[in-house]
Amino acid sequence: MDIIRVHGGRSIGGKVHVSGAKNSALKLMAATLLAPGATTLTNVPNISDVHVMGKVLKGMGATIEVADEHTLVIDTSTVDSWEAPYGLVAKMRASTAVMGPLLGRFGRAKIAMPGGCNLGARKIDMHILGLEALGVSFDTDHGYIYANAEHGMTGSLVSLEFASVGATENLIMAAVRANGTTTIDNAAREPEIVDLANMLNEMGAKVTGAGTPVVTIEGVEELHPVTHQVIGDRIEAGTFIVAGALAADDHGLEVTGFNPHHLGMVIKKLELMGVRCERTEDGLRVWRAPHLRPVDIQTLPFPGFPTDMQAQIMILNALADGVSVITENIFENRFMFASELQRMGANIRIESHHAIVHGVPALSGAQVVSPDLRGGAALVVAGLVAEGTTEVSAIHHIDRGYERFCEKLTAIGARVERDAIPDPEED
Ligand SMILES: CC(=O)N[C@H]1[C@@H](OP(=O)(O)OP(=O)(O)OC[C@H]2O[C@@H](n3ccc(=O)[nH]c3=O)[C@H](O)[C@@H]2O)O[C@H](CO)[C@@H](O)[C@@H]1O
Ligand SMILES: C=C(OP(=O)(O)O)C(=O)O
Repeated sequence: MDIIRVHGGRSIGGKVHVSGAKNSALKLMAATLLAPGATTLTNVPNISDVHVMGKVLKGMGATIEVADEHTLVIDTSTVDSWEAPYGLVAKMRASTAVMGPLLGRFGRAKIAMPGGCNLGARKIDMHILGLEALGVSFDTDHGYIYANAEHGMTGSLVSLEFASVGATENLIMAAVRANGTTTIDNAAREPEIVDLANMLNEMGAKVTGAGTPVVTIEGVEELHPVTHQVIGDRIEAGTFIVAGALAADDHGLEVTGFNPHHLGMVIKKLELMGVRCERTEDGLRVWRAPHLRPVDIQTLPFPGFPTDMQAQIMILNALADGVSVITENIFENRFMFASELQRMGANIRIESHHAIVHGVPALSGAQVVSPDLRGGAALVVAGLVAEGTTEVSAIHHIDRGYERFCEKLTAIGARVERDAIPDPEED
């Protein structure tokens, strides 16, 4: 069992470069199924979720060459199975992103039904309803969804009830091979969807409007392999920016490798809190805020405030001079981080999907458990300014989405160690 131990009170500074975006890389890997042959993805983050998606593709018969740490050559010409098995879907829900590409290329898919997770129920009903509108039929049996479009898919108008990222992506990846034109109304607008549409268009697809609420896809006969660079991870960037707002020295911390436009609402809220942020050539420089103002936050689909930054911003609210309210609108169960932060001295009350945060003067180091990916990373960041030592366990959550998190923090001056400790359950 590994833990991360953080010794609080050290200033950080210099430059940190973020990896490629997890939420883009996973979908781009799935999309390689649409183009038989070898697609090269560069700037792929070396994180456990990418390893899981690699296993999903290999299980179907794809070959993956790791050309260098961040470059994958994925050859899907040998794929001869259409299944995402339970063991892998249970490990990573984003495995369901192979459904659209499998339907597009083979007209069939067998996907383990994802259960709930520690963020909530996380249904995929909108994926299914949208694909049904394209003519896909569905059966469920023994925990698996069988999707069938062997007689082809027909373009259609799909109006999403909610701008779901995953549903928008699965629909785009199926519709690129449907007959005729598909229009997705109320599509999600996240930058990762634009990255996916860009790669599909490089492959020969005809997708327009990605990044707006109306995406139009004209089906094509075939797609071809390409070389594509994954965009930088805006959430990893946001996590380091919050670390800088808490602990950067007088020269500031520069966070590079991402597009600051992808973090517009986060930067706006940080500035309202009193955090100084300045654009640089390849990212953003941030300075420690001597006094933090409380600012209300509500999570919303892009371009609103991202739910994946909710835990990190909560640290700043917890140390602000006054009371603020954080409202979580995307996931029904994403406040587990708050109880861990309370163990570090924060004063937070949860009322339904609101967190009422009363600022305290300081946090104190404690033993805490990562509740999920972003909550785990946020606990490490909180440890940077807590008095004494913070020990964060269940860090496999952090490994899902942060490449070399401890090394990157150490390189900017933090005192952070990763240690194997004996499992208390074992004698
Ligand atoms: C791998 C990946 O890209 N993950 C991101 C993606 O997740 P994901 O694609 O799962 O997020 P969605 O936008 O689909 O989900 C948002 C909300 O809609 C609900 N829902 C979704 C689909 C559906 O068919 N039915 C339904 O009820 C979900 O339970 C959730 O409460 O977008 C989220 C919202 O920005 C991010 O937090 C995740 O980091
Ligand atoms: C919620 C997240 O990811 P996933 O959808 O893969 O659980 C996340 O990246 O914060």
